[in-house]
Amino acid sequence: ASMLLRDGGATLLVTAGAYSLVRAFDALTERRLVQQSLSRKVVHVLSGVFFMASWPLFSNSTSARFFAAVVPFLNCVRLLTYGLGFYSDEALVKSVTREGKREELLRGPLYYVIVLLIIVLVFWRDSPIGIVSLSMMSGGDGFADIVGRRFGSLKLPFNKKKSWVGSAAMFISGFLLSALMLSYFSWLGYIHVSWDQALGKLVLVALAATVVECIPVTDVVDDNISVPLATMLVAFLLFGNTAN
Ligand SMILES: C/C(=C\COP(=O)(O)O)CCC[C@H](C)CCC[C@H](C)CCCC(C)C
Ligand SMILES: Nc1ccn([C@@H]2O[C@H](COP(=O)(O)OP(=O)(O)O)[C@@H](O)[C@H]2O)c(=O)n1
Repeated sequence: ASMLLRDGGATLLVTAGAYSLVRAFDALTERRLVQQSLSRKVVHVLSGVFFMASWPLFSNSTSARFFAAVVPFLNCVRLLTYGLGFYSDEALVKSVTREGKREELLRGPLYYVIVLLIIVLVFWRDSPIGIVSLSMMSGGDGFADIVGRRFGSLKLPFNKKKSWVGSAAMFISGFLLSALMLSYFSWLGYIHVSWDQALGKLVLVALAATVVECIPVTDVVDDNISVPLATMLVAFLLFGNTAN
């Protein structure tokens, strides 16, 4: 019963956290303190990182991951109902879309939240694969856009929409955030990491994620699907389901 209470409480807290994060950036965008495009990217980075960081709040029971999954699930429903126009939520649209059109909620943000849902259910905090995939999608891809949009004048020869510095930012931030989150979960005792091998493997995983993010396939498949999928595949091949 205490575990149910703890998991229920954690679910409410993290749901409130997600709502507050979006509201906060709506207020900042509203007051022109943050540009709309930057707001989306910062929410893109923070929601993934804070969500992962909140996982230890949940108990060690086997049903804990299902409680944690409620948060992305609710946001999935929220994005669908507002994206399809059943209701309107200016705050949500302003803080997570490029041009402020509600239909945009059904692309990047929706894919992102579905990936969070899958990662929580399939990998949770017991495997490095989910941790690394989420780090690459939220940290790596998020910083690629923040840095690339601002400093990315030298475009990639094979993809004029992306730049060298954006891809470098993706590699570096994806690698660092993955290492940080693996340390976090190993320090809390959820996974064991053999760092002598793990760092080398992380370099390869970050490289794969960066390559996938910068090739033009992103016109067909959204980054929020291609980057985590590629990361899961390479991380699975290199790490298996343990962190050694
Ligand atoms: C802005 C987002 C994606 C944009 O993707 P892209 O088009 O730039 O590639 C992310 C959408 C965020 C969503 C509305 C809220 C997700 C909250 C998350 C499930 C839980 C966060 C909890 C934490 C405590 C803040
Ligand atoms: N590797 C990369 C990735 C993004 N970027 C920059 O970030 C922009 C992509 O931002 P976006 O918000 O349209 O991307 P998504 O929302 O599709 O993730 C590109 O237009 C580039 O200016 C870059 O320069 N290099």
